[in-house]
Amino acid sequence: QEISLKYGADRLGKRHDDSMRKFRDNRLGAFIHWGLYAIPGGEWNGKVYNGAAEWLKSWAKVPADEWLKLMDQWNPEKFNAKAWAKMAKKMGVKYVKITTKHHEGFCLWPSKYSQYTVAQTPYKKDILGELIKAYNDEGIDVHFYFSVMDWSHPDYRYDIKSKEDEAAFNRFLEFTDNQLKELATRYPTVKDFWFDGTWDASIKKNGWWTAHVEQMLKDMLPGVTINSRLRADDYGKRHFDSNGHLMGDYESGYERRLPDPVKDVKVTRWDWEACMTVPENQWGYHKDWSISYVKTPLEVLERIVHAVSMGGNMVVNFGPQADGDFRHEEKELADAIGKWMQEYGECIYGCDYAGWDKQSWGYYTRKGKDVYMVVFNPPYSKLLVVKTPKGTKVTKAVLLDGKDIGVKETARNEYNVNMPAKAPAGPFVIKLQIEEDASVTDKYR
Ligand SMILES: C[C@@H]1N[C@@H](c2cn(-c3ccccc3)nn2)[C@H](O)[C@@H]1O
Repeated sequence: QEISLKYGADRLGKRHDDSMRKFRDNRLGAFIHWGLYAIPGGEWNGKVYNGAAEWLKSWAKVPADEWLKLMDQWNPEKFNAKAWAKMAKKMGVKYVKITTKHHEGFCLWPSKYSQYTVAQTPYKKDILGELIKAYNDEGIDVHFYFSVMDWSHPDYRYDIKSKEDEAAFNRFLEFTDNQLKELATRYPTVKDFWFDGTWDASIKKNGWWTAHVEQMLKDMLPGVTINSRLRADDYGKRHFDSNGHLMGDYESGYERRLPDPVKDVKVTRWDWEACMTVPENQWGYHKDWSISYVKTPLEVLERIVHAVSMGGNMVVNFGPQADGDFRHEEKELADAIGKWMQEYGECIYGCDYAGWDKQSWGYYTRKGKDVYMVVFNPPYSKLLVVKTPKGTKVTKAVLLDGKDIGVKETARNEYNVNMPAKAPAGPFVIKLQIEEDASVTDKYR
């Protein structure tokens, strides 16, 4: 029995309009976390902090006014928006999510509502504007990351415990509305807003405001997508409302983790987007990546395929240096992923959950009648086991160059697909031709 909500989900089920279809078909994105935190890079007063570098202000307990003095050093002399866009193009990402403003409050655009923006730094120019033009010119969509929590603003409140808190926070919400309207007005080609910093009690007590922001942006930018993390309902319930319905247009809870391919198949019922860091937990630039495990390009690739195999998007994080260049690990990663996408990207772009049982050799993805096998773990048997749903037959198995590698039925709805004679040097893709006939007779009876 559902309860009535004023600020719960305003839609049931997936969106199927062109804008959401493009969001979904993009599948692979990149995150850009760039802000004042890139200057200290995890070190403060001679001490290196192992926590996330974009949270250094918090770990080192730096007062806002002292932290924001970093603006005097913001002058990325190696920054070249066109070079960033070329790197993204080569990696094969179809969209880039940019931190317009992270928790620190520093704005990459010349906001007229804040004194802490690029306009007040030696760099002066509109970095966000330069980036949007460069990415869009490469045919890459731009999404905005926006942190509601703002450590630079005196009216931000973690909770509302008094009339003063309420008055201050209402001023803060109006300030935030103004910045969001400014972003939507100045950069109308933006396709998505990804809200963060929305976990505090102050926001959960203002679910109405989160519903208003979603509606305001959709009125200003028809088709724009909004992540579930913005949203709290009448009772402060986040992401899924008190009736269990997803709010926003896609679930954005998979941060540095992924749904289990067997236990969490329920996620295939809604749209979702995961995001991941290359080190264990660094979004902003950290000078010392030896403090945690750094994922190899193959480990990043597997997470990308894993997400798409369960009907989700994956956003891989980059934390540019203060000088506007990228560290060599991130350049090498973009290059490696791009090479793989060049050869095998058809199993990612526009693909979705196949609905077949996960097998140990890797992941399935599907696009229309085509089912792809993405092989990460080739078996010693050289036989790739495929189990199809009732009424589905596999009629052919080919490599993407069309070469038939052979498939043999071994039992009802079970097949062995051969490994290619010459096992590829890395993860590779097999394309299956299938016939789906619900009325198939049971030949093994
Ligand atoms: C997308 C990622 N989200 C931000 C984040 C938020 N949190 C966090 C930390 C403590 C409590 C609740 C949330 N940790 N990281 C990171 O700084 C990065 O922006």
